[in-house]
Amino acid sequence: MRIGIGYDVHKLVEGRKLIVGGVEIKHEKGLLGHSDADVLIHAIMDSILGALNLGDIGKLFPDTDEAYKDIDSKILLGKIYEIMVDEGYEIGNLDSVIAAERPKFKGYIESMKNIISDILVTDVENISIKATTTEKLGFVGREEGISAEAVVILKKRG
Ligand SMILES: Nc1ccn([C@@H]2O[C@H](COP(=O)(O)O)[C@@H](O)[C@H]2O)c(=O)n1
Ligand SMILES: C[C@@]1(CO)OP(=O)(O)OP(=O)(O)OC[C@H]1O
Repeated sequence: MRIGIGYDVHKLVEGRKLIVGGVEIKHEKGLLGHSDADVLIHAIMDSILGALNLGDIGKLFPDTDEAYKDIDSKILLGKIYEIMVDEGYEIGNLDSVIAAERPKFKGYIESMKNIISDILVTDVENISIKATTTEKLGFVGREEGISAEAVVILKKRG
């Protein structure tokens, strides 16, 4: 078994869609990035790469490469899944947390879990996604950005 962690932050700006966990969320602002800026999927990808000791998403998918401009992060997660399988691993379980003052994510969590478990070809019970505010403290509390953290355990494929 191998364990990995991932962390990501993206800035909230006007004129962008808010996409988190592969789901488009109704909000007056969205996250800024070279890709679709899906902060949760980025943290999850980095946790898997960390468990495999293969670096991070910036190394695999440079933000200077036009191929990744506005790319749907679900596509990138699919590439990470293929790398994990090539390395001989599968998801044991994954836990994650999104930190955002607004909007409320509660109503979107089940859809996110279904999308992510489908891409990672694992039972939805193996994927945990939670949300928290930071009680109005810091950059998250000021609604300047959203952060996400993920921890994963990978198992050798049987
Ligand atoms: N963006 C968010 C933040 C929180 N939630 C849900 O609300 C609960 C209470 O949050 P606190 O930060 O006040 O502890 C939290 O446990 C989440 O269920 C949310 O959906 N979206
Ligand atoms: C996902 C990538 C793809 O170019 O771009 P960004 O959306 O800027 O996201 P970041 O979390 O900064 O990771 C870097 C890149 O891998």
